[in-house]
Formats: sequence, C-alpha cells, structure tokens
Amino acid sequence: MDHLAHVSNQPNTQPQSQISHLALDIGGSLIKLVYFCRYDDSCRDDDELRSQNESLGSKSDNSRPVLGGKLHFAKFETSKINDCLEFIHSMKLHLGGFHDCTAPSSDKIFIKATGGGAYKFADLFKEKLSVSLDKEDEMECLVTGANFLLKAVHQEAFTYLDGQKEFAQIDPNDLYPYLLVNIGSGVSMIKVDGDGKFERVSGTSLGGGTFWGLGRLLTKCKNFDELLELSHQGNNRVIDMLVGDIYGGTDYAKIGLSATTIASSFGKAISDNKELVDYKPEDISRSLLRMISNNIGQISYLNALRFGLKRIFFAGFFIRGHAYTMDTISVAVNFWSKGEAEAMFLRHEGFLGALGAFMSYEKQCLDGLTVNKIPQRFPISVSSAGNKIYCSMNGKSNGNGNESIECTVYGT
Ligand SMILES: Nc1ncnc2c1ncn2[C@@H]1O[C@H](COP(=O)(O)OP(=O)(O)O)[C@@H](O)[C@H]1O
Ligand SMILES: CC(C)(COP(=O)(O)O)[C@@H](O)C(=O)NCCC(=O)O
Repeated sequence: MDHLAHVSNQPNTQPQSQISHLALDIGGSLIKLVYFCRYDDSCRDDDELRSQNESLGSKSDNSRPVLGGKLHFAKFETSKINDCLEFIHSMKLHLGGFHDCTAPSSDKIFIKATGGGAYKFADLFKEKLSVSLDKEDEMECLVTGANFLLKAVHQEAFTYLDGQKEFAQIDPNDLYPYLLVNIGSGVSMIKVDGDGKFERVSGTSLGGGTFWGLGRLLTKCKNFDELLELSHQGNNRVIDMLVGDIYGGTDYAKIGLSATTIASSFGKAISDNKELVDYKPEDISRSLLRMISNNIGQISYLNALRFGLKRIFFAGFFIRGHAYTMDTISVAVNFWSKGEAEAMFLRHEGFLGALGAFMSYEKQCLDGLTVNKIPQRFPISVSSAGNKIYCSMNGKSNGNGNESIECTVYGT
C-alpha cells in the first residue's frame, strides 16, 4: 500500500480498540488524516500532566479522569483515494466516528471531514466503508486547526530566513489578529481575529497545484518531492529575466531594484532561442518555485497591509518544510513590507484542516462512541487557558510535520 506518510511509530501494531476519532481533510491534491490513539494506561491521574496544565495557566480538575494518547497524522494523494480507503479499513479507523444520537437511524457512523473531497467522495466512503461524512467548513477547520496548534503545541511556529530557523514564542493571549495563508492546491488568505472569528479576505489560483502541475509538465518529474529536490541544484537566472539583463548589468536604483532582482519570471525563455529540452529541469524547477513563492509572499503581504496585520502564518503542504520555499516567501514578505511584517511557518503545516475537523467532534453528542464504547466523553477544545487538551511534541521535527502529538484529554 502506497501511503505517503504516517506518524505513529508503528500504527499497525496498535490495538484497534485504542484508536478513535478519525477526521479527514480531502483536498484537491492530498488527503490528510488525523486520529487519536489512547495509551493503554490512559485513564489515570497524572501528576506530570497536571503540572503541565498548571504551567499552561489553567486549573487542574482532580475529579476528571485523564485520557493520555497521541494524535496521529497521515496523508495520501487524492488521486490514490483507494489506498487511503484501504488504510482506513485495515486500521479500522472508520469505526472511530460517532453515532448521531439525534438522527432517526442512530446506527449510522459519521466521520468528520472537510475539504472539497468531503462532498466529492461522500458516496465512495459510504459504499466502501459504510460511513457517512459529516462535513465541516474548510475555512473554519483551517482556522480552528491553526489556533489549536498556535496555542497548544510547543514550538509549533517558526521563522525562516537566510537558512536560520527560529522558533517563535507565541503568547496565546496575544495571538490575534493574524493572517493565515494556506497554500494547498490553490491559496486562501484568511484574516483571523479570534476563535471562530475570521474572514477569507483573498486567494489566488497560483498555488501548490500550479507549481506541481506546471513542474510535472515541464520537467517530467514523477513526484512532488523529486521536483522540490531538483530545485536545490537549479539556477533560476538561466530562465528568469533579471533587472540586470534589461539594464545592462546595473541596478535600477532609482526605484529600488537591484540588478539581481527578477524582473520577469521565465522571461529569458522568449529570447534565448532555446527549446524546452535545452533547459535543465533543475533550473526550471528553481524558477517555478521562486515564481510561485514570490507571488504568494507578495499577495500575502499586500493583504496583511490592507488590514494592518503584522504576523503572517503560512501553512499548507506546498511548503513541505522546504528551506528554499520558506526562504523565498520570507524574503518576499520582508522585501515588500520593508521589514515591517514577518512570515512564520508551522510544523504541522499541512494538517490544519484535518485538525480543525478533528476538533469539531467536540460539537457532537459523543455518548455513543463506537470504539470500544469509551465511557468518557471527549471534550477536545483549546480554550484560551488551554485547559482541556495538552500537547507536547513527540520527537524532533523532520520538517515534514509528521510527528505525532502527545496529548491529554480530560474525560467528563
Ligand atoms: N506528495 C505530494 N503529492 C502531491 N502534492 C504534494 C505532495 N507533497 C506536497 N505537495 C504539494 O502540496 C499541495 C497540496 O497541499 P495541501 O495543503 O494538501 O492542499 P489540498 O488540500 O489542496 O490538497 C500540492 O498541490 C503540492 O504543491
Ligand atoms: C478552492 C480552495 C479553497 C480549495 O482548497 P484546496 O483544496 O486548494 O486546499 C482553494 O483552492 C482556493 O482558495 N483557491 C483559490 C481560489 C481564488 O481565490 O482564486
């Protein structure tokens, strides 16, 4: 089975009854899965977690049991949805949904799902797994996921400039407003003012799908990571027309453009008298990556300026923890804002929507949990005091956002 990534150490060895609450984000390019896996001894009072709780500024409640476990993440290409269905089936993840106690037929299992595929593939899930997809709004899920990560997960956000990664100290009480830029197949820009308070203020169709789609056509690369890898070795100046190419090697200082600034992405191709085969795939990949990243960085900054936002968080699987992508976006934001605005990135960049869908289980009547009839309800939410779910990262970041998140949930 060709699933791209999963984060649990050995998911297939987990006792099935420990897995619960599967949530999906089915996007234009990738399907993202989040599910919760309890530890065996999870129903316990845990002093360490209580002190963690107190350090987060919330009061511990000794009367409630603690469910310890991990959030696991996985992703599949949307075009390989059958692999995803097989994975869910083999792990029995589809049983980790909820019964709608209010529905006439309460034997139905619902799985929380967001993204366009929650609509497009609803019948397929019903046919293959006998589950219904309970649809949650994509923008709402992105915002819920971002707020959760920024408030609850240690060292989630970081800046990246000149090869230097620096974790940002995020004060949960001073988080808003910010601009969330989700770079998936397309790009959404969302002004976030609070929990559930947001507005999608802009977007662009020149996103991750454009980079991968054009890149595949122009370079014959077989997968996304190969294309990204190629860009490492490439030189965009071979294809991009620089200010210096137009100005005889000099800056256009009067308007603040150096000779090395890209004047026109892919512009050299009009006059080089070359065919596609004459360009190296790595140079094409590099130019393409800069074109898309610069453009998104610029539009993001303009929207931040429009609403007076200082912080811009970039997410979505286009970024892929890739140094050059993050560097280019950071430089674009820095350049256009003259250092006023800052680009930040998230370790779990691609899982915001799926996490948001996962959080939305909180809204449901959860008494009829289907997995092992867990007696506790599952109040997942991150209040400003962070007093229901606690997280710490498990293991070091590998840049893919594929770590599991240790989390603890109070049962009620
Ligand atoms: N393994 C991969 N296969 C395809 N695209 C990938 C892969 N890894 C990263 N990407 C990039 O991530 C984008 C999808 O990001 P994602 O946040 O999952 O958006 P969506 O919800 O639209 O699928 C793709 O368009 C591509 O640029
Ligand atoms: C339609 C979408 C919200 C779908 O989300 P995605 O699957 O790309 O993550 C997104 O592709 C988008 O915002 N596109 C840009 C459309 C526009 O504003 O021009």
